[in-house]
Amino acid sequence: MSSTIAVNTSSAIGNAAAADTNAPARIAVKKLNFYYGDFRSLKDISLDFYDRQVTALIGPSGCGKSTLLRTFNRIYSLYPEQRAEGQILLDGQNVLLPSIDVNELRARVGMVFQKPTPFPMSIYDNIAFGIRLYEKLSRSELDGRVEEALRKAALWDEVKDKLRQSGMGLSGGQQQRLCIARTIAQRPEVILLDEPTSALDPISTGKIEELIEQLRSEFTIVIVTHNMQQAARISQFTAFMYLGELIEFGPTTKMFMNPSKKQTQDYITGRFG
Ligand SMILES: Nc1ncnc2c1ncn2[C@@H]1O[C@H](COP(=O)(O)OP(=O)(O)OP(=O)(O)O)[C@@H](O)[C@H]1O
Repeated sequence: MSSTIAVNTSSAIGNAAAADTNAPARIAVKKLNFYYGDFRSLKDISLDFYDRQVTALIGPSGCGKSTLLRTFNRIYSLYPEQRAEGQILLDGQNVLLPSIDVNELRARVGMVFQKPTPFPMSIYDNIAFGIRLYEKLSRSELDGRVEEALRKAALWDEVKDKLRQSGMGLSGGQQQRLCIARTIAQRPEVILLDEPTSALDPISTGKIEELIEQLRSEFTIVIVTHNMQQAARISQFTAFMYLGELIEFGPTTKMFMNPSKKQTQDYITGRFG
């Protein structure tokens, strides 16, 4: 039904690799509810995130996209008034159980934020910092891991001659790739990206999108984005949320070309009131 495609997303649909509908679920969310104090911001969310696929979370401001993302690595638990109920199974293990070691969880489920957040230290140490926390490596092993992470984040060629300079001296787009390298260096299974390009120019955005496509071969990726073109360009699956509920989930091509729900159609065509 091409008439339902928003004019500004139609050229982007089909750019991403097709959804692998046989991929196993890496994260299975079951009846998830989330509360900020008394306010219930996620309502009975159940959905699967598939291995080595990019899933985009879309929906109007305040619908709960970031809240859902922040449950996967329990980053919310830094705030005592915030709580999640239900199940989030990572490879079958419920990460919401009190017995889960959250530091280990956050190494398995890495997160990159909207604004680049390099540590105030050298480019090298930005990457090495997290590795040193968990592993005792020789100098040459550590050098290898730093190089591997920077290469995977498509940043190595730009920084290999200035590894001892501050990460804060890089451009915004380079800083964001540094943050992605820092996450990769921990060898996570899942990478969460919360509007990772919203502070970047179009060229840096393009580089991050290419990078996401490359990383997909190794990691399960969940991205929150307000940019419908971006969701269409880079994701295999899309989840549309509204007022804390999951309205519709499916392969991105179907969600954009032939959504089942009128609310989804209205949102992606920019007619949402
Ligand atoms: N720290 C907080 N305390 C209380 N309520 C919050 C808090 N953070 C978010 N909320 C509320 O929870 C709901 C979901 O917010 P969330 O930030 O997850 O939405 P979002 O879809 O990511 O929005 P945006 O696209 O604007 O980032 C909103 O109603 C919001 O006001």
